[in-house]
Amino acid sequence: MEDTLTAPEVATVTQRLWNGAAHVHEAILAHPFLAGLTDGTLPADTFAYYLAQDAHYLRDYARTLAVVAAKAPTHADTALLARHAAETAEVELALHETLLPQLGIDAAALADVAVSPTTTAYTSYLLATAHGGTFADGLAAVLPCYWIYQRVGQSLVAAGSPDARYRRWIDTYADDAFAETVAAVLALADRLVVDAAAESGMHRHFGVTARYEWMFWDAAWRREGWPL
Ligand SMILES: Cc1ncc(C[n+]2csc(CCO)c2C)c(N)n1
Repeated sequence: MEDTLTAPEVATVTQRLWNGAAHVHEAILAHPFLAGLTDGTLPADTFAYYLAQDAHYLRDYARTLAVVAAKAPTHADTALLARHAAETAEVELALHETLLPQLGIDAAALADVAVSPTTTAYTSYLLATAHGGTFADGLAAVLPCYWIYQRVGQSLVAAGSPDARYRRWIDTYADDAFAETVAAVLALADRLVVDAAAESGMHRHFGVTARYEWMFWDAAWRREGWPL
């Protein structure tokens, strides 16, 4: 009996999800956009493009979280995710409101920036998965957004940036309060009881949105637009 008590812990669902997409995280850390943030060479226009796309992204991400919240199995889980949906609108948009004037961008002009192909694809996938899938599907799709940004913030904070605007961005995600937010949502995911079929769906969604996270930075780096 003692053996079962002292047996090494089996990886949790979120650990398995992370392991399946660890290579994407590595590729993100190696992306020139992030190197440009820490050495300060990222062109301000490229960062402005990223923020404009992110404003579009955040609107739909908040909607996605609200839909996932509505499908949560417990009242506590609904409350947590609904709170995060509200905080996305507040915290993230506050970051934008500070940075946009510092970049010389009029917040009102932001709405005129066309939603890029990658932003359209990523947000469409989030909304479709939240609306059409189970709670576990929707949750798996929203996790990389939280988790990858926290890891990126942690990785970049030591290097910092000579540019105060980029430091402000890095500090937001390296913050302890943000780490608690991410820990809460991962703990929620690890309380779910999922069978093998449900977990395989979660891996698929997590893998897709993790790759969209890389693509989001890459699209900003290329200042992606529609070919037609
Ligand atoms: C493309 C993209 N991916 C992730 C984030 C980070 N983020 C957006 S909403 C949210 C959850 C709670 O606020 C987090 C961590 C971002 N800004 N843009």
